[in-house]
Amino acid sequence: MKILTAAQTREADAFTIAHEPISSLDLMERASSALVQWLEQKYDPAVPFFIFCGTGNNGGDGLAVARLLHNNGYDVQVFLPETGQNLSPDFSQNLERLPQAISVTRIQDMEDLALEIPASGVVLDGFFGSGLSRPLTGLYAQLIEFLNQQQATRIAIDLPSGLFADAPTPPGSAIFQADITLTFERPKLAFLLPASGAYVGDWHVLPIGLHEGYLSQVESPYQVLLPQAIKSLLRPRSKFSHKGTYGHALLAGGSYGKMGAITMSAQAALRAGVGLLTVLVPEIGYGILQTSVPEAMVVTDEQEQHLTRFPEDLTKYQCVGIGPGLGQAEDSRMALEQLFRHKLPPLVLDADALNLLAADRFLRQQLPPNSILTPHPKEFERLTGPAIDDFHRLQLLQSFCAEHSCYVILKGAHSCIGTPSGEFFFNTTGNSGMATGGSGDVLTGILTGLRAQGYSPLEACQLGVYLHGLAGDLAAEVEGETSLIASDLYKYLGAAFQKAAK
Ligand SMILES: NC(=O)C1=CN([C@@H]2O[C@H](COP(=O)(O)OP(=O)(O)OC[C@H]3O[C@@H](n4cnc5c(N)ncnc54)[C@H](O)[C@@H]3O)[C@@H](O)[C@H]2O)[C@H](O)CC1
Ligand SMILES: [K+]
Repeated sequence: MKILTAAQTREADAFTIAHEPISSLDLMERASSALVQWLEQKYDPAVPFFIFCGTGNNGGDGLAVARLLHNNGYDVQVFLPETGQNLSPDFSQNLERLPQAISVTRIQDMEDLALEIPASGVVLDGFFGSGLSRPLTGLYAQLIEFLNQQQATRIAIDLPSGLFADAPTPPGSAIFQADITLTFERPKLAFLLPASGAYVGDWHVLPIGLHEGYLSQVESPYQVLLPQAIKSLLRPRSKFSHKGTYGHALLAGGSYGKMGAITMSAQAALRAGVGLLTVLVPEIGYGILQTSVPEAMVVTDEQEQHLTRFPEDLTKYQCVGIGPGLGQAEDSRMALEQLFRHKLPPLVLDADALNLLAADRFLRQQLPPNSILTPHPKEFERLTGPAIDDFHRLQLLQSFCAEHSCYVILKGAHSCIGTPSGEFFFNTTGNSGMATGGSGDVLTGILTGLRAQGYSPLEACQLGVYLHGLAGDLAAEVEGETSLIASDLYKYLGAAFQKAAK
């Protein structure tokens, strides 16, 4: 699903008004009805609503919600800061339509707000949405500071006021700290990035019927991965297939004290459906791998504690995953350098393989095209140099993928896949229980297993991050987020495949 910028959202709005056709006021009514429907499913009429409105269309939504909730028997109070701003026509219309019985408090300064908001109440933020053009100051900033201190549930309409939808918000700006954000039609880019996403809380997308004629044509490099698209990527296994049908993968890594990493990658590659798996480990790993992953074949390096060379000919493998537990010994780096000189099957590079790449510019230049790299932000910035903010990091991601013709999975709460052609795909599965050692090793195994089965690099990245996160979500339902450990991820991978295929 494409993500739109604030400017594109305005275009979608205008296109819908012109081509459906529908009046702008009726479109606002449709958006507000979608909000009310969501709110009424979650809260009963005993819950008091405190609705704060700016003077634009975000405020207009707030007023329409106030009327609709009131008409359905809810206890609603409206608060309007008076800063002399222009009123949008739809705001004015909705102010006229507001039933007399609803209490409206006009606020010129904070002293006008003698207000106790009970913890059981809901605060609705309708100050600003996609029309925000500069950071909030003055009365709006003061009101947001006040609301952010309240115990009541804070819900943002469309996006938290003070947050830019698709650009960095200057540090220190006043931003509504939402527990929940109910956004129209499409998630906003800011929701998916760590610094801005922290203000958004749980977000839900409410369809408001923006025109398909616009949505299907509009170009956006940003997409979110949703279940339908993932389902269409999954290839069913055929009845007359054999293990050769599903590829032979090689996973290379492990070192003294880090054999768990490569062991978990191996488990994950097998659970991802690879036909055959060979694991290359230092001598010390032989017994560990043969015992803990009996399904895998094991070859060892003559060095006891870390890898120092790769087999000359890797062309019998359909994918090679390198990195989990590898360590950063100088002779391991030399082995990688040696490896990159040969004709290679598709590569997946993680962890210490990325650190070795970061430390060696020459090695980076040799990176085989179509490789998949899976850094977390720190590993990524070792490869590219520091990012000023999350948006700059996306620019770095775009130029790195283009320069090296590779796919990078920038790991995070919404892991982001960067592609050589400049697209970004954000994942929507996963939870904070997955912030635990070994999670990334499992992802490497899944990607290696998928790639060996013949999925393209983009398909493998999309399926890999989505299924990895889904396995985490299914595991968390049973184990809880706190107790989730990386080995749960491959244990629940089968259930994730099944759910994704439904
Ligand atoms: N297509 C849709 O998704 C629909 C969205 N709706 C809602 O409309 C808002 C966007 O409304 P808009 O009037 O364009 O902007 P805002 O209400 O966000 O802002 C109003 C106005 O305020 C001025 N302004 C900007 N920044 C500041 C600032 N820092 N301080 C003071 N004033 C500021 C500027 O002139 C803005 O234009 C969207 O979020 C939805 O909630 C529709 O209801 C339905 C269709
Ligand atoms: K808002």
